[in-house]
Amino acid sequence: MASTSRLAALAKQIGTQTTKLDKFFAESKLAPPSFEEDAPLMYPFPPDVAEAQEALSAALDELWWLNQGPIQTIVAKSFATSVGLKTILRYNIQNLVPFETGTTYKDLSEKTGVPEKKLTRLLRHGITDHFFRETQPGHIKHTVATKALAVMPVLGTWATMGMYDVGPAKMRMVDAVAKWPESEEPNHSGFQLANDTEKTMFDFFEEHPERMSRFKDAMSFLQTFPGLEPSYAVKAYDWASLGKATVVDVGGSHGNVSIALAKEFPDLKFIVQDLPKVVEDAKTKAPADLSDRVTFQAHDFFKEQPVKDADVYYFRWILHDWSDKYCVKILQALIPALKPGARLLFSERCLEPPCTLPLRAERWNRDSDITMLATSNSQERDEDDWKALLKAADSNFTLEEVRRTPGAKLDMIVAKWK
Ligand SMILES: C[S@@+](CC[C@H](N)C(=O)[O-])C[C@H]1O[C@@H](n2cnc3c(N)ncnc32)[C@H](O)[C@@H]1O
Repeated sequence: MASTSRLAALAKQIGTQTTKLDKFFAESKLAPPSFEEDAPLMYPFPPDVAEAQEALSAALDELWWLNQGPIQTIVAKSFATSVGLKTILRYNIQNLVPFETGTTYKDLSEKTGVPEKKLTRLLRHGITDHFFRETQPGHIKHTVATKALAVMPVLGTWATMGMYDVGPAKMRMVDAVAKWPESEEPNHSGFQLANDTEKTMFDFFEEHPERMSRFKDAMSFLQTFPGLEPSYAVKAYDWASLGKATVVDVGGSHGNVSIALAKEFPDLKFIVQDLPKVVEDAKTKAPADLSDRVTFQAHDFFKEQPVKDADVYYFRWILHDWSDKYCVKILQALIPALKPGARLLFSERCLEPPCTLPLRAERWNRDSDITMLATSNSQERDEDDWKALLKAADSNFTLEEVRRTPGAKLDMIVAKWK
């Protein structure tokens, strides 16, 4: 038997990593994390401190589990709901509680119309997660978390999408797998069961503009997550090596990534394609000074590619929205346009092989994959999946390399048309 238990080893690891973080707080003169209302919302960690923070989180995860043991962990996970957060967002309570002074349950009950006793019970559940704090019986004040919801409305949008769109779809996902085990159709997922619809999530959102708008805002917020900013696409590939070249950004939405790339690489021209409605809006928002090198075109990527002989066809975050059956159609629609040596670049996850990542990092991968399965019956892919997909579309597609950029949450999968 080991002389030191795993608990003790983890506690030591926690001590070591905490010391590194503390040193950063002291040297940068930033207040260390706390629940106080005026605590910093984020820290500009340099890469080595970000690594220490991640190692600390991994050790805490494992210690939390081991310390509780299997039975309490299963019980805790099965009860893991965000009742408090849902209550706050449903009634906009983050904006009803004044900063610093706080307010009473009674006042909030009058403002929301929720009976005081029930509201108190709902909010007290949230307080166990540090969503508000009760400073004296009946009186609550902000914590840094509820203040974050008030000052960053998009954070609430993100959380609301999670609770009303993604969460319920995940809850019904296993039922969807049982109902449609072999299906590759995008309308055979947990989302349809949770919303009692036969429409795909996007078609359903078209009929519910408030949910579409919430989804779009949440997706824009996602683009600001560390490692997902368009600047990572700039670092993810040797774009300068293309020389004077044309890049077709298929499903490029408002062209944020093409615009970032065009600013960095003056020899590159971009044609951003998306559905007509998106393109119409994108054209009105595009920067005028790049209008000769970033243009927009309405195109359905299931139809034949209209831009012939481009050097690169770039897809960012497109193929993970679709099952293999539909990805094959998207890739085959390119073939009539491809010149020999044309490159296909995919900014997507290339999942690491199983048993190679720490479980915490693996969880991010698995969460992304399961979200895709739950909402669109689609998936994230590993290298073998990417190879198989390209081969299924045409044996002239070959996977050249997978580039991983430190800190990036998307990889660059590089393929070539022979
Ligand atoms: C997840 S978003 C990715 C957007 C962009 N590439 C990015 O990384 O920010 C998927 C995009 O595909 C577009 N899209 C969906 N179906 C499409 C189709 N059939 N043809 C062209 N674009 C489509 C959507 O409008 C949306 O802009």
